[in-house]
Amino acid sequence: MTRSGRSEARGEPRTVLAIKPFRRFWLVLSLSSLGDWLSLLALMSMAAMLTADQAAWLQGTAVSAVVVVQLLPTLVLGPIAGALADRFDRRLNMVVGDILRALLYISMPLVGELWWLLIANFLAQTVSLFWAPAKEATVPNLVPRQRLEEANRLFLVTTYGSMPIAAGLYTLLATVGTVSVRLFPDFALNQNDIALFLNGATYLVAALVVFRLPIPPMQPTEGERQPSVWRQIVDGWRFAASTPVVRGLLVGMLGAFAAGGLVVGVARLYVTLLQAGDAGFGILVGSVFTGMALGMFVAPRVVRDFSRYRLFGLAIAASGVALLLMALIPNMVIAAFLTGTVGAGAGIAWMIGLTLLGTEVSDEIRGRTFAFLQAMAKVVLMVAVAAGPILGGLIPNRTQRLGADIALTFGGSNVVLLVGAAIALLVGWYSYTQMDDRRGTSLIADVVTAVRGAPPDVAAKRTSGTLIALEGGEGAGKSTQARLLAIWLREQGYDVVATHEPGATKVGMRLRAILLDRNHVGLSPRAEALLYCADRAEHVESVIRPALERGAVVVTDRYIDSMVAYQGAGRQLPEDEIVWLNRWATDNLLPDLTIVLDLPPSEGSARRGAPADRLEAESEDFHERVRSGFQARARSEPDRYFVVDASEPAEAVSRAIQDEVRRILPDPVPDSSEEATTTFPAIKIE
Ligand SMILES: Nc1ncnc2c1ncn2[C@@H]1O[C@H](COP(=O)(O)OP(=O)(O)OP(=O)(O)O)[C@@H](O)[C@H]1O
Ligand SMILES: Cc1cn([C@H]2C[C@H](O)[C@@H](COP(=O)(O)O)O2)c(=O)[nH]c1=O
Repeated sequence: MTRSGRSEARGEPRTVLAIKPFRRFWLVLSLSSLGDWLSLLALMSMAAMLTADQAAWLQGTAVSAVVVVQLLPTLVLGPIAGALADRFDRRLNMVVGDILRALLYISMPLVGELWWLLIANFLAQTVSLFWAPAKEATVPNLVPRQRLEEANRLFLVTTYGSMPIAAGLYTLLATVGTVSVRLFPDFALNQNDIALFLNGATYLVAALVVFRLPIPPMQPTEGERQPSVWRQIVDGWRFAASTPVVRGLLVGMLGAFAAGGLVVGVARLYVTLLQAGDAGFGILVGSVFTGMALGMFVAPRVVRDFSRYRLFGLAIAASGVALLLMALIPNMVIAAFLTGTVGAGAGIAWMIGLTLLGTEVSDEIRGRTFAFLQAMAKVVLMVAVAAGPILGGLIPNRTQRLGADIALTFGGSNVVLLVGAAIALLVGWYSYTQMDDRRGTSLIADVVTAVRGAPPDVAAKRTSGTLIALEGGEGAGKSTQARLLAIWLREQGYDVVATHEPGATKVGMRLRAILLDRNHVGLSPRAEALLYCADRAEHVESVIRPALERGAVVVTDRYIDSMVAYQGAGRQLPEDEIVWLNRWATDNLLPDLTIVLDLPPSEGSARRGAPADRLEAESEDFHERVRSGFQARARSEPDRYFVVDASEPAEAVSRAIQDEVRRILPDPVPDSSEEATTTFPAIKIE
């Protein structure tokens, strides 16, 4: 299906990477990201090595200190860095910043002392802080506005995606280093030195490339003053945590950071306990980030319809279970698998958390909420990463013999992992209970439905047309908006079929009469659900599917979601059973877009002009549950739903709907016809 909204403007590149200056900028910055991760691993390892003959707690403190100085400049200097950076020429700022960082990283192995390692790392991070705003401000100069999101996404992918590559590279360097010690004791390679030299080299390349980029000169500005990190935290919590869902999200995400921070911090001590050395350290860190990437990008496809609200808490709790097992089973192979699980849980939670925060938090406080999350994440991460190794180092190792051949060593790192597990399990449970959008439906039933997916013998049949459903409570304006939408679509040249439920077919009209007749008191909820389903099955078979098959846009006033809201939330029948029943009845036909007209029930009933029918006459509580049911559906799949405030005047509602519908519409003139019409007939001039 050709989506008109996504067609490319003439002369615009197909992807942002086709823009040469941007491609070069992105490439060198991605290389530097790889170098940064590599040197973080090298620095943590060097700190452990340089303190190898000290007490365990001192060794742990040295490793913590590396991570603390990595984060400290952001906390202390963050608010002023952006404002100051804006006063300098961007190109100069970046080139000088890259050269300084190159020199600092190269100097670390040359000096080879812990004190310099920490000072140089702190200075390098401070330089990064002034460099970053210049980089952010440069990207819009290199790509057109409409490609900015794609460009930022690319940077995000390589910033975090380069971590597993760096971990793999570090493992390789460590292996080569170990082999070289055995083969050429006099010329042995040191993986940490190589990693730091490599990072220095990537910065020198970046300086060279940036110097030659077409970056327009800076207009000096006053620079916007940012509030301090602490102000952002206080304001953000006050505004954001007013609803249980947002509270659950924030506590869950920050708890996951705390647990993750403890693990990263203690990883170096843990591998020492397992006698797995630097290569083992690289493998553990690599598998956390590989798991994270899989969790972020693969898991949502696998779990399909499973409630994202439930999945969020469960993913954090799953990480907790993996940490618990890691603490109890000190085995490198199992630990690599378990750290992957920890990463996957964190990745799923992070991805869902960010998406849900985007939809749950209203526009005017979204910025503050994200700022709060970012600021808090840094504080929590710093405290956790620093506390992990110190705590781990303070608790001495104990070896327990389990028979003649087996000895189990349990040390401080195991205790830290247990603490991480407890935090993850607690916040996972808290988030699950705060955010559960499917109370009354058992978790097992939900899992079974997600695994089973569509009814077993029903293959998803998608047709070429477009199906748009209008949903909402009584008097929300569905019929009015369905009519206005159909008129507008016809004006745009679409073949439109406007229809409704229940009662769009001959049989359906009889069913509607039965269903809405107030004399039918005491109709059982299951019978009611089956009657609505029968109406829908007939409607799909004889009206909707034939229209879609000929390529029409079908606008239906009510569809499956009415049943989930009325018979599910309203009558309190299990939602998963209703979804399953509807998939069977409709042969798995889901709308391309569902528009939910949201209105308080009291306002909807005030608009009624005729006596209430059987369902309209239900209690206010019933209609409140119906409204929440629609809202929860929309929240669970923001991509397929559009919620509009139906208390606005009808014209404003209609305009909002048109804007959203435009996004998913097929091209009114199919590609094949376009080709035919652009081939002008040759005109023969006599
Ligand atoms: N945005 C609006 N603001 C005020 N009144 C509206 C608005 N939209 C529709 N109305 C009026 O509210 C009444 C109900 O509208 P409509 O029939 O479109 O709602 P509905 O959701 O289809 O109702 P029902 O659930 O009963 O089918 C009508 O009188 C209509 O003119
Ligand atoms: C499709 C569908 C509808 N209902 C309810 C919702 C309304 O109260 C009536 C239909 O009346 P309208 O004036 O046409 O909106 O039926 C339901 O309970 N379940 C359903 O699946």
